[in-house]
Amino acid sequence: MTPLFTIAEIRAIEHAAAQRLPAGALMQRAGQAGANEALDLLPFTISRARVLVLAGPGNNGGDALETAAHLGHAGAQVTILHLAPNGAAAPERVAALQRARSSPARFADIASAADGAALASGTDWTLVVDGLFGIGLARPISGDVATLVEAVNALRCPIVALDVPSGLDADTGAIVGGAGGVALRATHTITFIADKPGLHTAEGRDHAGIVIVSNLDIERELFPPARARLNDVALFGHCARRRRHSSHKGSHGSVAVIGGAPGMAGAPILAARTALASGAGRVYACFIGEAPAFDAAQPELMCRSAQGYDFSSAVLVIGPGMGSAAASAALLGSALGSESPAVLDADALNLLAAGAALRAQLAQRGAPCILTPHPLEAARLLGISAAQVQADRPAAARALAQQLAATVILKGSGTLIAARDGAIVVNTTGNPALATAGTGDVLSGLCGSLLAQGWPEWEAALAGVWLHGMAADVLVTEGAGPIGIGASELIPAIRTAINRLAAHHGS
Ligand SMILES: NC(=O)C1=CN([C@@H]2O[C@H](COP(=O)(O)OP(=O)(O)OC[C@H]3O[C@@H](n4cnc5c(N)ncnc54)[C@H](OP(=O)(O)O)[C@@H]3O)[C@@H](O)[C@H]2O)[C@H](O)CC1
Ligand SMILES: [K+]
Repeated sequence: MTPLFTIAEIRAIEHAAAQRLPAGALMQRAGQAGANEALDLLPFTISRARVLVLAGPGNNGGDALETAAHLGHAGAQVTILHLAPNGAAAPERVAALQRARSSPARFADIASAADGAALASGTDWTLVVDGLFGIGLARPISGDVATLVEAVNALRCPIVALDVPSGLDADTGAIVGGAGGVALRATHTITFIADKPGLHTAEGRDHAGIVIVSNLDIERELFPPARARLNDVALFGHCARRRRHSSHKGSHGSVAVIGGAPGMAGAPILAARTALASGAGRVYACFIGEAPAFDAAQPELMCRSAQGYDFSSAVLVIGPGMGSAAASAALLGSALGSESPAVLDADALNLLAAGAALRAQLAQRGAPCILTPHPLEAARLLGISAAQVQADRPAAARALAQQLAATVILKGSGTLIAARDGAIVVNTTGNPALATAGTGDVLSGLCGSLLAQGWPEWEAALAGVWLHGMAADVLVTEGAGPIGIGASELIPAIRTAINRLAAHHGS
């Protein structure tokens, strides 16, 4: 259950550790860790390896200089692209520069980062080490340095980022400077002291690659309690239940999916089929528009009109294809008036964003409630833009969970699950196959099904997101995607994943 720490928390840990260590010890340990990771990726005949080490003007650059010295002594052909500090450098960086100069590594004779870009493009490198910027990047990478980053991004060799891929915000996973900035795309990131949320959400997964954590042998007591962590079966697996012989359909709860305005009947069907396949005992698909007599592909579903449905009789999944007409808002109000556990998705969230009275009703409920917004739905609920949500996903998810007194699943690359108390979990499963129509309906049906089977709200959200992503990962592993996977294909894969979860981790 990997803890995640913010830049501020990392700085505090670093400061506390440095008080107990000789000057520069942490940077030397970081350099050793960087070199070990690079050596794992180099060919056995290391003398043939051509390694380009990018050393930036700050202490991330100091880590890179230490790394370069180790790789040079190990026999690799190391070329250092050194961007000298603008002013006085930290003493540990000065010492690192000394060690690099007295190692077999050679310094490229460049007048500017633009020359460095040409050097990066002009050689068949075995591996690149990115020590341009780490957690100290304070402004967008621009000019010649941006040209260098783009040249490195065009390379096809492994790229090991030290601490953070240069240009990526370690707290949010956004690119520093947004569209005005650039970030290096690493194949591997060795991050120091502790893992960071920005490596796993927003642009993080596309830029950090495989993340390895090196705690630099800092004592555990110097780490504060983590407010964020990576999702993990250990956080929810204990809630999975193996089926007893002496059970019946009433033993596994009921789910009612409320939605399906005219022309949008597919959404509640997807959610309802998922609820059934993930273990709910009875599933109703309640349509705002005309209800089909039955679902030919899944006749087990019970199709009903949403008007007149008794909302107190099942766990509610409200929103798939609901539309935003007045009748839908009235139905949402009735549903929120019940004390049934509820999952709110899609148009239910848009109606909530537009209706203060509905938000007040939600805040008064005592029953478990999970919201599943994508960034635009989150933006509407927060009254900001989707770009602002994506610029700081952890903050947006926390704000929604606290304002609406619910567990919030903020979907996207590195989906975030936020609790009312501010705790954040970053999901680790899933892939671009999920970026297609209907996958949100599938997720909401899955979360509703777990609530109906007695899962606590928090664990239902964690497991729902994890299983949803795992199903997509399994389909891609089997060669079926990610291009072209349809939401309904996730459903049998979710059923397989939840049975494996119950078999291996359940009770
Ligand atoms: N201190 C330690 O014991 C350890 C540090 N670790 C490593 O240190 C970095 C953080 O180092 P820091 O010096 O705080 O910051 P960075 O190296 O990430 O970069 C900041 C320097 O870069 C300059 N800068 C900032 N933005 C730009 C830009 N857009 N273009 C050019 N230059 C930029 C900045 O100069 P300013 O003018 O902004 O002051 C700094 O010179 C951390 O990530 C670790 O890698 C070890 O991990 C642990 C020990
Ligand atoms: K870096």
